[in-house]
Amino acid sequence: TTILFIYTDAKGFQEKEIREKLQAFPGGSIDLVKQESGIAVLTVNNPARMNAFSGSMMVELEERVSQLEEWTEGKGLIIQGAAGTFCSGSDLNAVRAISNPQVSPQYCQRYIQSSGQSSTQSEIYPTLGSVLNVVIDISNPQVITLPSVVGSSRLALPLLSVALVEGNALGGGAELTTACDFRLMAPGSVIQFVHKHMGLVPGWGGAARLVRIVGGQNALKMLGGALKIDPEMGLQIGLADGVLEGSLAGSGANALLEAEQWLGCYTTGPAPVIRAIKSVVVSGRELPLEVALRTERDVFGTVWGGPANLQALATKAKHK
Ligand SMILES: C[C@@H](C(=O)O)C(=O)SCCNC(=O)CCNC(=O)[C@H](O)C(C)(C)COP(=O)(O)OP(=O)(O)OC[C@H]1O[C@@H](n2cnc3c(N)ncnc32)[C@H](O)[C@@H]1OP(=O)(O)O
Repeated sequence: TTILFIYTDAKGFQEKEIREKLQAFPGGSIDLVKQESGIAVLTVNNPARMNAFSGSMMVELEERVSQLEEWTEGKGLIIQGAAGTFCSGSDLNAVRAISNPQVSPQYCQRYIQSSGQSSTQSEIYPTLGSVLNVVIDISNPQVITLPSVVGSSRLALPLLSVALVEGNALGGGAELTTACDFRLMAPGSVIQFVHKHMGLVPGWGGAARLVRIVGGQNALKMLGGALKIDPEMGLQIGLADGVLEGSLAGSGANALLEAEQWLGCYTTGPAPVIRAIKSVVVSGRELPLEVALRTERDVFGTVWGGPANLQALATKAKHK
């Protein structure tokens, strides 16, 4: 939460104030189950609205991510949507209420009151936009605390994360998939940045992350054409890291089981080692080389001579 304060101060918000504003748009939940296997499952749960993000869900997302940060035995994270579909982005009811006070004076009234000032309509939308931005950014499921060299800046969770995409991932939902390390797509699923059709561009970091995943050319096509990316196209451009078997997909439990098996290939092993792997790769990707090299040396120091290392040396492991 220290970081939250630094970040929000820069934006002129206080944590409490943000929470209150977001709580004025209730509905749905973000559910977290931490499993013995070291893989946690985070469910975006608002099926009546195709798992759209209400304000209170944003607050919950931040809370769940904080819980994951404290989970030292954790190795992996699966983000899924409830009831066989991923997430349809912002809750359009809330967005409409803010954009047009006539639709729901109640929403806006509460919003204006909680912001402690009377705002004109044109001031309200960008303000809420920044609120959503702040919450999503600090709730980025790749938030990690890197070693001392880079202070306590949060870059990513030390977990290997996968977005399990069934049904639709639209708008902000498509952005959420890019905040994971990997994307698995079920047969018939679609990832679509519909922002252009909404008169928008991504604002939750989805464009910057998309460019890193599929490259600038593909990102331009996806955003410019608001393209519907199916599993085949997803694999082709590197957006999807795998496609679920048809036979198993369709039933939520089986899709989740398949995703757990897929992720298990990468999370098998001791937690400190898996977490260190995530750290060195994220710092290598996101930090200037000099800082990344220092970070790598520090992370190396956390596993060198550690239990897993000593055990491997003692058993004279052969990698045949
Ligand atoms: C740009 C970004 C941002 O703000 O930064 C955003 O995320 S903007 C949001 C981008 N997302 C969207 O534009 C999604 C628009 N929705 C759709 O295209 C469609 O609903 C699909 C998601 C493809 C599902 O179609 P399908 O025919 O299967 O079901 P449906 O349309 O009857 O949807 C079931 C119920 O979920 C609601 N619903 C769906 N998406 C919603 C959303 N984002 N916010 C609020 N409610 C939503 C529908 O209004 C409907 O409610 P009722 O049963 O009460 O009628």
